[in-house]
Amino acid sequence: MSTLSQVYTQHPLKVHYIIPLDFDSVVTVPDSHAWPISDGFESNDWLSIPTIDLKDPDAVKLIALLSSNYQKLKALRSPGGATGYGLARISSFFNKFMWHEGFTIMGSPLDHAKELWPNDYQKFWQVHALPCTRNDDIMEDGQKKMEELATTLMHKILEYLAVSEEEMKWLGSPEVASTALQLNSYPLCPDPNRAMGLAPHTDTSLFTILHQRISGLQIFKEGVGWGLVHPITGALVVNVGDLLHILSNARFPSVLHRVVMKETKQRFSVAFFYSPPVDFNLAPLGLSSGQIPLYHSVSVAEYVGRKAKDLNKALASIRI
Ligand SMILES: O=C(O)CCC(=O)C(=O)O
Ligand SMILES: [Fe+2]
Repeated sequence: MSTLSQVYTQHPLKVHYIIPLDFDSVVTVPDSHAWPISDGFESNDWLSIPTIDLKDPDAVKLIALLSSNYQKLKALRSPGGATGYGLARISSFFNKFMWHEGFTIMGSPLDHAKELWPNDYQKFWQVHALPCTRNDDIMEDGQKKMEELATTLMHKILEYLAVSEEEMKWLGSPEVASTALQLNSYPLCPDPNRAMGLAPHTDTSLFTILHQRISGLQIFKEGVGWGLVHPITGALVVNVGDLLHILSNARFPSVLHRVVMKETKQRFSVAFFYSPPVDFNLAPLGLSSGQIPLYHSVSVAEYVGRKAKDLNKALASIRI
């Protein structure tokens, strides 16, 4: 079976080079990175986002907060191959560059980190402040914790959707899920209102678990427009992605999000993308009688291909 990394390699980034601007060396925003002033760039409005405590016995009910009325996030990116440092994967769909550099990891973060920082690799999780214990296996432990959290969340979502776990056999072996970790950096910007941290997109994943400490993340709400998602100490943001949108027959809509340059500090975020194995076929499930499926069945690999071809039309392309 192929891996997520192999599937992405089949759909490389279509830009001439993948190296971001040397942000430290610029004092003005170059034309290549100057975006037209957009609605909401200057807005300091916060959107109210529901918070769920997964230990709460009522967590399954609270999962309803993730569905239609409230929206969360999604995304995807990487350089020419599937992994490593470079421009956001979505860069090829926009004619301006973003005020962003990123590092994508698929597979073992420990192997990536050892390659990059042979002497310092254990600091990686500490720097990025993800849940972990302090032992020699800190990297694998961090990855495992994220996988456990994602699996718990997935079980609760399936329960809420009344989807039998029989339909998701892969969930029984968490290590077969396709996961990717994206480290994002948004350097200080001399003219924040002309720059775009990360352009509007929805994530391809089932959902993305996002860690942010500094504001800048905005989501788009129909009838409201763009609003900031307040960082909450000790909480992670869950962005619903396109694959869950399909699986839930749009009961959990994937949400358009972007990053704007808000604070006079460099911003970092860590996104953990969680998807089924690449050969898994997704179709709307848990429909009650009379409910009509809105989407054709599609494999994860095929959907990644559709998204690589046309970022914003992938969902519409499988609409029944
Ligand atoms: O930096 C953020 O808050 C959002 C990152 C994101 O949307 C992504 O990595 O897909
Ligand atoms: Fe995203």
